[in-house]
Amino acid sequence: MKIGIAADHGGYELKENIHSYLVSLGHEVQDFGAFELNNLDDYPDFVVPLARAIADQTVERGIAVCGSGVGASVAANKISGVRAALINDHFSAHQGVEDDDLNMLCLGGRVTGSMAARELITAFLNARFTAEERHMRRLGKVRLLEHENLRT
Ligand SMILES: O=P(O)(O)OC[C@H]1O[C@@H](O)[C@H](O)[C@@H]1O
Repeated sequence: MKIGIAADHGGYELKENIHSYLVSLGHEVQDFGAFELNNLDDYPDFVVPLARAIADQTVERGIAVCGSGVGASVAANKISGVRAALINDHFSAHQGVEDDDLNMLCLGGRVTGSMAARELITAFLNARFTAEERHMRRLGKVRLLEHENLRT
């Protein structure tokens, strides 16, 4: 799978660890930065380019890390076609994909350790959207909101 990753300073160290893990699993990884630790950098500068790549389908899934994962998910969800969530538990890591077609996993570099992050990532990447009718219906309503936002 082609996977994009991004982080600010709060997630930089975990992103580097995740990068190695994804490569070891045989995935193709596109890193959207940060490429060095700079405590003054801003998560939208890295997370939004990753989100745009997901929306453009140049990467299949994304993993974004900031200090808590909150800022990353807030920024990513501004991009139409991106369904990002801060995930801290195994159930949500796969159920978010199966039911809600989650395409960006957000993690907190100051919250989640590297081994726990790897387990969450494995659950996220192994999961597939079920496309059951009720989920399609709900996502259709979400997509209408994206179109509404384009008009404003
Ligand atoms: O290092 P500082 O700037 O205090 O905090 C940055 C973090 O605070 C939140 O916006 C994000 O989680 C970001 O990673």
